[in-house]
Amino acid sequence: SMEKGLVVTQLDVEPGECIKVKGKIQSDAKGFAVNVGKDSNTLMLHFNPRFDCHGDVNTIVCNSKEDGVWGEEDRKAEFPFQHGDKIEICISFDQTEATVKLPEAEFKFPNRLGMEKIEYLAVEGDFKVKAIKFS
Ligand SMILES: C=CCO[C@@H]1O[C@H](CO)[C@@H](O[C@@H]2O[C@H](CO)[C@H](O)[C@H](OCc3cn(-c4n[nH]c(N)n4)nn3)[C@H]2O)[C@H](O)[C@H]1NC(C)=O
Repeated sequence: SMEKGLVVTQLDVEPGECIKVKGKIQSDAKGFAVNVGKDSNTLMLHFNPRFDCHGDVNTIVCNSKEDGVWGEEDRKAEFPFQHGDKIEICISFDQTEATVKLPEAEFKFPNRLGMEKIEYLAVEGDFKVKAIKFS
């Protein structure tokens, strides 16, 4: 499984605000994930680009997690990532959906849990974090 990376708790990110995660995808990355929600067991969004893992190749898998149980996966059509890329991922949300903004792509995922604030951010896998910004 993916080793634990950055974990930030005690956040109070509200609808319309942005979480920006800047970093580098490792040159031999199998996959990485950015998780946001209440805590590790209650995720609004698990944003999981997979280069080659869990049987997926060049596929973004999104999901939610409620009380430790994964929801229904949502596989995206585009895969705007390459090994070694330096990227900035901007995550925001409102009561209906989370939005993941990248330089050349934007993804939506339903706010299934109706979360009203993000208190938890975690980055896992083959991604080295350079900076995080909250705006
Ligand atoms: C085809 C067989 C049954 O379906 C498969 O079931 C797998 C297990 O649930 C699915 O993989 C999980 O998919 C989840 C999202 O739905 C997560 O991506 C999960 O990985 C999360 C994860 C976190 N970590 C981790 N965090 N910190 C550490 N140390 N490790 N390790 N794995 C993956 O293990 C996988 O996406 C799913 N594949 C399909 C095609 O449905």
